[in-house]
Amino acid sequence: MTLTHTSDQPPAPPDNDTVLEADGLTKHFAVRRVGRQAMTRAPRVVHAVDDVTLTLRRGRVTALVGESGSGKSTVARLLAQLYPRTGGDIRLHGTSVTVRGGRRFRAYNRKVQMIFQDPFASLNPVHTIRYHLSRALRIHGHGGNGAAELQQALEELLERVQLTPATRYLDKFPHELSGGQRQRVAIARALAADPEALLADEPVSMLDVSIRLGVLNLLRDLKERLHLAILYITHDIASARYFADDTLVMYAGRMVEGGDSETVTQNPAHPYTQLLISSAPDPDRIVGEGTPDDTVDASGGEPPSLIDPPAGCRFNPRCPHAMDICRTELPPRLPVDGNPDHWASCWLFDAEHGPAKAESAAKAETPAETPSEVSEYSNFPGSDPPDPHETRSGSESDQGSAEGGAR
Ligand SMILES: Nc1ncnc2c1ncn2[C@@H]1O[C@H](COP(=O)(O)OP(=O)(O)OP(=O)(O)O)[C@@H](O)[C@H]1O
Repeated sequence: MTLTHTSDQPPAPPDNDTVLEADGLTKHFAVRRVGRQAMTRAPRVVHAVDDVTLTLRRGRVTALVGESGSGKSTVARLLAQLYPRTGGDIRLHGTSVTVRGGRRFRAYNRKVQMIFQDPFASLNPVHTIRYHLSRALRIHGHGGNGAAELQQALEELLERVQLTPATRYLDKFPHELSGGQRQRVAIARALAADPEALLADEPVSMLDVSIRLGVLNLLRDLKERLHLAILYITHDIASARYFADDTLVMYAGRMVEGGDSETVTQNPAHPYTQLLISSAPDPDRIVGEGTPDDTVDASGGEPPSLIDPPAGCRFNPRCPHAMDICRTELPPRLPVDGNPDHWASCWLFDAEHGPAKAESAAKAETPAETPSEVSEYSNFPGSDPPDPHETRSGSESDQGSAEGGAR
């Protein structure tokens, strides 16, 4: 296999180099007008994503967290160049890139791969795992010369996602695998391109709770061994703390807070992030359901219409601290507690307008419930520094070595 990173090579130290950047990324979807509306109403748009700026770095996981409809998937699809953007810029290694299909898209796609939420839908049920992976290897020029090299590349790919022995899986159909095994195959297919960035859109939310951690550990292992830059999209801020180096929080199409994951989850600054954390689902609810409920309702209120979003801060109608300025002026990114790496788009942190000190004091008196107290991840040994072999042992049930093969 001609992938650049092999497990035999001594790993290069993660260098935090910028791989992929979004700058002022904006996506508005036109609202279809039907019947008489088409004649009488002005065209309207859904403000799905407005002015999103983020950086994905080599060897780091960046979580993008927010409730349903906040624009997370749209950001991922924009970064994957699956949607044309309304505004803003996407840069790969500092070079602005806009591609729509064709050879240039394929070249971009080789560097930036996406993993989708639903491993059931992302693999064609009539084709074997061998077919899916061979096709991906060939498309990206990593199929080798001849059958022997292709077989070697296929086995290496499956071993990389810890489906071993590989030969047990290659001729299976997707329905013969568990959900976790299918998601591992989808990850292997993305790795066939030998990418530098992975855009993982809720990669574990459709999996059984018992196997989510194994797939997250696999992604973390790949990040460390292959130095991938990973965007991890989730509605579950607890898993962001466990898994991501950096966390960005989105609300109603806009970024509201960002910083290293420990700081954002342990010392959330934006009232929306605080709400998200205090509403993190309790373990019983997660364990009881296949698809977690990501509706934040602790304070009452609903996210706003994105066709006609509120002026100023979009969270102001739900915010218990809203001031006049919040209803009229969009808050810029402001440093929190003097930490330049932790920011919030919130007037509370503005020296002129915000009672930041009083706010911090109030927070200290009534600390938000931390994800560690409610997380399905907190009881796992994986909360400690990662062990590259972690997913090979323990109670994992989705990988080959633990389950004894495909279903
Ligand atoms: N193709 C589309 N046409 C029109 N509106 C869209 C389209 N795709 C997304 N939207 C709207 O854009 C907003 C953001 O959607 P998006 O799927 O990006 O949110 P999300 O945070 O990923 O939510 P979820 O977690 O439910 O997938 C939503 O209001 C959604 O209805």
